[in-house]
Amino acid sequence: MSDDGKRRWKGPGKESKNTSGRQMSERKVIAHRAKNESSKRWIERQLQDPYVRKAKDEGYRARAAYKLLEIDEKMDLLRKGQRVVDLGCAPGGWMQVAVKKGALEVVGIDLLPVEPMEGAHIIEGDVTNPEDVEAMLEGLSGAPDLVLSDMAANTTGHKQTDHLRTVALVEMAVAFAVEHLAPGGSFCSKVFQGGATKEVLETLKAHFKTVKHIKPPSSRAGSPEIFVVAKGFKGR
Ligand SMILES: C[S@@+](CC[C@H](N)C(=O)[O-])C[C@H]1O[C@@H](n2cnc3c(N)ncnc32)[C@H](O)[C@@H]1O
Repeated sequence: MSDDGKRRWKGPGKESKNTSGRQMSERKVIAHRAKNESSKRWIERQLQDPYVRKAKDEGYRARAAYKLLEIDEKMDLLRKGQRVVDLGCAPGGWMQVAVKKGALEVVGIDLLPVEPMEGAHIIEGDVTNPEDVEAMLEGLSGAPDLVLSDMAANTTGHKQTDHLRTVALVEMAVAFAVEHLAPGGSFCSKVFQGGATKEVLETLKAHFKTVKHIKPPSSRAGSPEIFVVAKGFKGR
């Protein structure tokens, strides 16, 4: 702007080029700061989290192990001699719990690679891919007695998209359980935002004797996750 308050032409495209260049770099700086701040907060939270320390001391691969232990304490899910399926098993905390509780066979699948574990048959693959699911089931000598799912989709930041992706994973886990569980078997899955959707609940109630929700103490209070536990599979 000139002294007399009027805009002067500064040459072809000069003003807009400079302005957008400055905006871009400011945006980059803000994004960079936000990323650093959130990873700093994440690291601080990890260091202060008693379950992270406990998991390290007790040899569990993930603090998530305590969620299953606490769910089991209340709901009596894990028994000796069971065949157990763990959907979304990385890094393996839930499988460690199942192995420790004396499961006969434990199989797991995850998009991410998982360190091998004695007593567990692990597939790097996608629950939505029937070939990967088949490969996982090859580790079982019979129908599973317990299907676990702690699956969580990577968040996009778009609330509705994230919600739909999570619901799709829960529906996938329920469909898997209904197709494969042995009679009398149990199902436990992470669900979000106050509980399973109406459709999921209806399916579970139609196929299981009891259906309950639980928020284990080790699940962070600020997290929208809760778990649905269905017991006494009645068949397809
Ligand atoms: C919270 S972690 C599971 C932690 C696990 N229960 C434990 O104790 O170590 C959720 C996992 O779900 C997996 N996951 C998400 N979508 C999946 C899919 N379509 N197929 C297989 N795994 C999936 C993610 O890769 C992630 O590792």
